[in-house]
Amino acid sequence: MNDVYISIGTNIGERYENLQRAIELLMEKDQIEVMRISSIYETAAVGFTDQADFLNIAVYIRTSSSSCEMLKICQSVENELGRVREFRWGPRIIDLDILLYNHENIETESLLVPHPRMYERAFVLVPLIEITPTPSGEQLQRAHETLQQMNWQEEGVT
Ligand SMILES: Nc1nc2nc(S)n(CCO)c2c(=O)[nH]1
Repeated sequence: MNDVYISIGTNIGERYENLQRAIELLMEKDQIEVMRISSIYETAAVGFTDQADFLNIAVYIRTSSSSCEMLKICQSVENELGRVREFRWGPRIIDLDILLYNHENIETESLLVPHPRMYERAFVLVPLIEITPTPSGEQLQRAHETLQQMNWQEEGVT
């Protein structure tokens, strides 16, 4: 079995329902067991800031799927919820990003794991740390430095 951490975000439509539906679709997969789900955090958009606030969570799953199969599953969930990719940093009904796959480093044309921007994004780190059993000292230090740089004020909605 593989330990996989996924970041899920949404800033279009019925955001809470989008998150719930995405988790339901993951749970429906025989090869996936959803182990932990973080609190829901409402955060201002980063990157392209002229868009609605996001709701973000992190999810820990155990799966027999390969990383490539997990990518396809995440894309199928996005398609099922009607994701339309208008432009790269734009608004989205749902977005699933694989953050971690075991302790592996994966670099293919379609998949980079650990997610290349995860340590720069408080909206990823805070939910992830909430559900990570025992983050290493280095992970905590890097996350702490990121949050300090961003003057992170938790606006989480639990
Ligand atoms: N707060 C926040 N800002 C974001 N900017 C982008 S792009 N995204 C989409 C994920 O890359 C987000 C997000 O999920 N949350």
